[in-house]
Amino acid sequence: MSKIKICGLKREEDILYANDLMPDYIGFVFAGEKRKISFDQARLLKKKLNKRIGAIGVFVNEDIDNIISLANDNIIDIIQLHGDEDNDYIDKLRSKTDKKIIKAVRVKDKQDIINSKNINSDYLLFDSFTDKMYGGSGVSFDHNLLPDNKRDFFLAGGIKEEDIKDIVENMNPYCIDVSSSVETDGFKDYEKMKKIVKKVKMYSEGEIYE
Ligand SMILES: O=C(O)c1ccccc1N[C@@H]1O[C@H](COP(=O)(O)O)[C@@H](O)[C@H]1O
Repeated sequence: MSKIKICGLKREEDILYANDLMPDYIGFVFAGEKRKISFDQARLLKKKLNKRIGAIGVFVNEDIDNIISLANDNIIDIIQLHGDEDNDYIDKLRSKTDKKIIKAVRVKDKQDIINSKNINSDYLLFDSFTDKMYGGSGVSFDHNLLPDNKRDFFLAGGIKEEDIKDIVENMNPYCIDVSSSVETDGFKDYEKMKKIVKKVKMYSEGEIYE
């Protein structure tokens, strides 16, 4: 049974799409270029988001005080660290908020998976490694590298609708995280979002989709 997160919502219509489709989580990205939104934009968008959908704030090496301010104002419900944050950073964050913390592991090779066992976050998020950007690349990685005894984890990295069956049935992540594959010309695409949300829900509930 896997949940679904649609990341990188930046327009009011993206929020309307989410409210209609009801993914378990959406992501507000506060880093990079393509999907970065300001704290004020996130505040406005969160007000319009259905309260049953969790808002995950995605950060890269962000000032901790900014994260705490967004968390205290309930603009974000969960914190996703997608940069070079270490256990000291996570401990500092934890001392200031009760919000759950996800740490992204950008997987280059098996050693990254081995090292991830020591990360002190509530969840791990496995994503692909790319040189040029921290995340949201649309590139996948070798899922054979994933650990056998995994704690609850998010799986990201170029996940497409046609990958969902295999991921739900064979990898069973806590949550499937998608962004690039549900966009057209850099914007979220309602029909693509609909197909992937429906597919995750149906396979997670053990129903046949096709
Ligand atoms: O989406 C971004 O622009 C982004 C920027 C900086 C860090 C993380 C980012 N997104 C995360 O990347 C994956 C989704 O990737 P994909 O586009 O499906 O390959 C997800 O975890 C986002 O939160």
